Amino acid sequence: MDQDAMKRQAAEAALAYVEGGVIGVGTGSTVNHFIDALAGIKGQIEGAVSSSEASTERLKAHGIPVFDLNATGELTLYVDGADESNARLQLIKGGGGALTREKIVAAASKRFVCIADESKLVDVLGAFPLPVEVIPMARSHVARALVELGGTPVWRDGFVTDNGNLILDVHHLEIQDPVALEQQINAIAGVVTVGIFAQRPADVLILGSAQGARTLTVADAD
Ligand SMILES: O=C(CO)[C@H](O)[C@H](O)COP(=O)(O)O
Repeated sequence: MDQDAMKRQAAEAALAYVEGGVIGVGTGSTVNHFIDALAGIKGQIEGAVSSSEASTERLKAHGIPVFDLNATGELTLYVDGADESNARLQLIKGGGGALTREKIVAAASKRFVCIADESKLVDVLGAFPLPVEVIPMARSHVARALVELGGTPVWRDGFVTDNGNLILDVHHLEIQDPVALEQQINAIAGVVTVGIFAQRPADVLILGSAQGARTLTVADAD
């Protein structure tokens, strides 16, 4: 089974968590499979809150209404992918550059179901370059601060986020304490969002694999 088929398997398994109402929807190739699957049961939901222009477009193409988060109140469910997850369901996200809106929708949701292929589960976060969304005028300042923290930031040249900002991808970080590093990087002036989701980890991780979809929760790590 190839990686894309594993992503689709995880995405389809996430439908079991949909209980109606308005669903928070993330961004990326795994989420694209989820949106396509959600279209099959769209009569059972009111619509979605989207974390990116790309997902909004796909949802609308399927005829799924997209709402402003300011109009919905707290969401019951958020479904999104990840670039890496550890066993505590702390994540690196932002490979697609949508990390800020993803973090907002995750924070505004009671339950966060993360969907991925099994290669995304790691012992220690950081092999995937950590995305950091930065206000354009602060790019060099933030890059110097990230070097001080032991990383090697690389500007994702030519990429502009949906919020009009830039992304620095930080290489060579071994993230032993995700909560502490999330707080430290968020505190650098000019940082909008760091792609560590540790203060608000996922609640459920569904991993597609050749053996079938596997579901993990934080309790499994204890
Ligand atoms: O954080 C993200 C986008 O900002 C994605 O969820 C992450 O990059 C995983 O993407 P994919 O499902 O394509 O592997």
